[in-house]
Amino acid sequence: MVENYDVVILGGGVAANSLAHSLRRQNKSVAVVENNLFGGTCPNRGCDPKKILLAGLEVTQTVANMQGSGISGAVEVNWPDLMRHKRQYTDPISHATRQSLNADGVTTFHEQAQFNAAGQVQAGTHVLTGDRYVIATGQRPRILAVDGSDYFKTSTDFLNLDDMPKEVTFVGGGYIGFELAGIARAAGAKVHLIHHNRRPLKRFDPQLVQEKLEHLKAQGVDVQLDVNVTKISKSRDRLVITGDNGFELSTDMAFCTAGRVPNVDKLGLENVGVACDAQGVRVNDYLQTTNQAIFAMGDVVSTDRPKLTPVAGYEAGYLSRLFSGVPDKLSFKSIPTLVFGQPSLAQVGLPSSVATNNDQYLLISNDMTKWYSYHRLNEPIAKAKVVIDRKQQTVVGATILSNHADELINIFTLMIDQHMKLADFNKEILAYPSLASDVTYLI
Ligand SMILES: Cc1cc2nc3c(=O)[nH]c(=O)nc-3n(C[C@H](O)[C@H](O)[C@H](O)COP(=O)(O)OP(=O)(O)OC[C@H]3O[C@@H](n4cnc5c(N)ncnc54)[C@H](O)[C@@H]3O)c2cc1C
Ligand SMILES: NC(=O)c1ccc[n+]([C@@H]2O[C@H](COP(=O)([O-])OP(=O)(O)OC[C@H]3O[C@@H](n4cnc5c(N)ncnc54)[C@H](O)[C@@H]3O)[C@@H](O)[C@H]2O)c1
Repeated sequence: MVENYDVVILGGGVAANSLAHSLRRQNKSVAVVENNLFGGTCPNRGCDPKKILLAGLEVTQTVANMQGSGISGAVEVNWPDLMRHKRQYTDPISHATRQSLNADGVTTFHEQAQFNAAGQVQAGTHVLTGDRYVIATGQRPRILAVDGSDYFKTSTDFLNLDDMPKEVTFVGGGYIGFELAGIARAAGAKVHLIHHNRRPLKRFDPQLVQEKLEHLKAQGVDVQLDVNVTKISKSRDRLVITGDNGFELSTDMAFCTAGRVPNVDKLGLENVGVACDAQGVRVNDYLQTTNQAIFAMGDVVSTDRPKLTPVAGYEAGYLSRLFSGVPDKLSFKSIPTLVFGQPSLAQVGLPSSVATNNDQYLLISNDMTKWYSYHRLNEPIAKAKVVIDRKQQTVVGATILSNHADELINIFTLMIDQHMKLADFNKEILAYPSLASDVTYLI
């Protein structure tokens, strides 16, 4: 029997969840088809579990930084306990997410979703049709096509490790490689991070990336730049990673952190004329695919935008408005992005490089390491680069390297998006001493 809905959503992650609840508020009938864990990547195998495990790095580093400044005695990460702490949060997520959808009147299917030859969505034995369809199937870890690639583990495996191996290697110096390397090191593993060129974290300010790299090395991570991995093989119970120019490294476990690929295969997109490229599903300014009844949102969309949870949520909000009859094109304000760690590296708006040889902009660089906020916990580095539009007297970009960059960057995001004049910011009375009250000295 064919079941008809106003909207059928393929995938049950961050974006799907948000859109489904929002459409129910418009009284639309909605079906969500998820083949793995409801809630998707972020709460099950992405942002949230990662940040819980990051607590190990934060606590051990903070204690290490404070030795001789009022704190004595080292602490260490107990990985199985930390993992249990993580699982207390993640284990109930999928069930609770599905229950919440059902309680809101959303019909859910725990099945692989695929467009069949008739253009309907096949979900196991169920056949679903919709006035509209939304593809929200996200991405999965990319596994480099090297000899022995089956030995690679992924970020999902890392975030679920029962025991931390003695020696681990990450291949790929992006967000995930940096974040997981810091977590593994704090948990006591010997850690290698291999990157194929000299520009890891290439979206970020090169000077501050270099400083972050130095800190990762100082924490004991072995960073290998310009190494192109060609092979992984097993030697007894260890792995041997081989690269160009005679590179060889022995390790207990190797994680491929060289990017993610969109989940567009196995969706039967050829049956419905939906075009894709290597970055994902191609969409127009309305998130509409090359089939006008089919939309796409979140990580699966082909776009240059950073693929992040708040971006996926924003796109879900956009489609909800579009489906309620608001015909605006999709547009974005600033998208802050950050690599968590000790320190974290965060960026929003225009990069500091725009101010080079350009009179329109003023670059204000500050080393905040000795400032009260950072002295308090003996933080080893705190730097900020803020780009000001001289004529408008507004902030247009910021990059922060500090343990609190995640919070500080949001303040700059608000200033940029609200086009807040520097003078107006300085009229605000902000709680003191706090990161927000420091901003006065950064602009
Ligand atoms: C390790 C890691 C750390 C991250 N950290 C951060 C962070 O700190 N901050 C941040 O903003 N972002 C972070 N991200 C990115 C963030 O998780 C994603 O941007 C976000 O989850 C995208 O949401 P989505 O709904 O588009 O896709 P997803 O959440 O991936 O959901 C897609 C869903 O579709 C399902 N699916 C796929 N194919 C099918 C099919 N054929 N049928 C049915 N279901 C299907 C999948 O199982 C999945 O549940 C991180 C990602 C990873 C991997
Ligand atoms: N804090 C956050 O917001 C956060 C954290 C994790 C992930 N994410 C999201 O997940 C996405 C995926 O993260 P990611 O780290 O997997 O991807 P990424 O694109 O950030 O990094 C992948 C890195 O691997 C490198 N690489 C590519 N081929 C390689 C090779 N052959 N050998 C060695 N290195 C190679 C790339 O140059 C790149 O630097 C991010 O783009 C981001 O959108 C966000």
